[in-house]
Amino acid sequence: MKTILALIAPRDKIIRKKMLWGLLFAILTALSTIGLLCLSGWFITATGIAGLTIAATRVFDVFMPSAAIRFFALLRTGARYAERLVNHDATFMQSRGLRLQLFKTIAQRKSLRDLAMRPARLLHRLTGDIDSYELIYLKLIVPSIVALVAIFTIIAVLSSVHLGLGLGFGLVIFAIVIVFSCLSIKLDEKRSASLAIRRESLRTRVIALLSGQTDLVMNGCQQSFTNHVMNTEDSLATSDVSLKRRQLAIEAISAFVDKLIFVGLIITSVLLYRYVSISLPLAVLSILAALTLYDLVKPLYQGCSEIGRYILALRRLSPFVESGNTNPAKPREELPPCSYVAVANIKRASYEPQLPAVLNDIHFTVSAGEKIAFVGPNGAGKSSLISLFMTKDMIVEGKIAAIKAALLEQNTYIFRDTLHENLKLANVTASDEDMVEAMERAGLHDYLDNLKDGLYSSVGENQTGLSTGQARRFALARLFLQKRDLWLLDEPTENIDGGTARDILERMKHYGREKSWLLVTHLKREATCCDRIITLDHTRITGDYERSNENYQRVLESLREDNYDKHSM
Ligand SMILES: Nc1ncnc2c1ncn2[C@@H]1O[C@H](COP(=O)(O)OP(=O)(O)OP(=O)(O)O)[C@@H](O)[C@H]1O
Repeated sequence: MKTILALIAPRDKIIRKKMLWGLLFAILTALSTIGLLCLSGWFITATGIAGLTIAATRVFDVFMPSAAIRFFALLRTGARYAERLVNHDATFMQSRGLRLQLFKTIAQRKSLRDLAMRPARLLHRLTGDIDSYELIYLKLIVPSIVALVAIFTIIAVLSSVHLGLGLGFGLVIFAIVIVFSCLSIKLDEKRSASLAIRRESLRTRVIALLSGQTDLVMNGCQQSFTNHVMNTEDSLATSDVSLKRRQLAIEAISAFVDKLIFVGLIITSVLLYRYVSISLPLAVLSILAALTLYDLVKPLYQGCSEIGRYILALRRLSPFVESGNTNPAKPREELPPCSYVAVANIKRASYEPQLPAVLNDIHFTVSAGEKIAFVGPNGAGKSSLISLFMTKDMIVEGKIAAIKAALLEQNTYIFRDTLHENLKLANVTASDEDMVEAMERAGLHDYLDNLKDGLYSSVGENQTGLSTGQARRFALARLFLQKRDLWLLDEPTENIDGGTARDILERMKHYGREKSWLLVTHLKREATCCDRIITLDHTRITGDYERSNENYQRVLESLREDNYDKHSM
């Protein structure tokens, strides 16, 4: 509850100020609407009565009231414009703050892992939930306050004409507004929340349908999955229509009740005019004051009917805000000047305090220019070990330090942007010449030459437009651009055909001959590039062999051959 309140109430002083101004402008719009109608009603009636006698026509001042009517009209237009401007600006500022907070939380290790499993969920938090969040202030908070102020103002106007009329009207209106607001909440709370959930599930399924096309076609279930998506879409549309119908029904009933009250007010005013002798212009003024009320209260009913969606959005966003104070992964601290480029003295390392250790008793040093291959069965801890030289992303007992390193992972993400922007990620200060050189060194000169816009050509999301081999070479170009003396290489040529793999390895050997390598591998062709092999099993080092050691050859022989070569030979 505390977090939900913190989400609604802006912490930023400027936003708070803007919201307050926005609210004042919204109230001013409502008050000027009431003023405009009251005065118009009074003026039309008073002019009509004055027109009955010549003497009255002479003394009746038409200028002041008409000027006041014009004033209210201008005030209403100006206040409405200012209200939209200020309120929307304030809500955008607030939701921008929330988006930043979300990104900060998402950038943390734990959230990243959760979200990597459910990217559609992240998409929905950043779009659907934030959209609903933006509307809470605009569609619920502002209309509620404006409706309250309008009701009290109209009660005050009617009471000034006749106290009993004002109080009676107030009682009836309060009862009606409470009944219709509660009715809107009660009837639609669950439905509007379930609509939001269905929208998310539709998005998730559409994303799954698009990204899993190949597997669906191969397994012959593309049609059934498509039908599944269509059914979700149909049920979403049905719920949407039924929600809109309900909202319309409530609107129609409340409009009908409003008209009944209006008729009641006309009859009461006529009776008061007749028997209590209030003036006719004042009687018309009170009727027209009440006429404004429905339009000022209607937005409140609409906001109430969407309350389920708002509460759901607040509930789903609040965990991101709660956990927003921890820090994202930090880079590993640099090794102080010494004869090594990396040192590991790890007693124990794990991803979370409560999770089992993924590394135990790991001790080794890396000299400048040394190339070490880490081999071992799946899950032994090889990738976790080399990633430790890059970030402080794990809980480590012991010491681990290294000079600044560059990482080449098995899967490289290529963003939907130009090649230039994608390469800039590796080195922001790199010039176009540096980038072209890195591409050439990685063996992409032909590819680059064939592109009309060269470095400024666009690539699709996650390497669309590049073959697997080209994407690997692109990752290599990024590695070259980083100009780091320590390379962390995680299965650099896995899933690549033998010819391309050998070419990539040759290029790495040539341009990385003076670099130190920490290379994770299952392949003989990769391990053979290294002078030293460290074997790992079940989180521990089980062997450490130089090339001259006979066990080096034994371990090498146990690694996977280049199957592609065998088949193609
Ligand atoms: N981000 C993570 N969060 C929690 N546990 C993880 C994470 N990454 C890996 N692990 C766990 O750490 C252990 C070691 O994984 P790691 O990827 O380092 O093994 P590996 O030796 O590189 O395996 P492979 O050869 O299959 O790549 C595994 O049990 C794995 O489940």
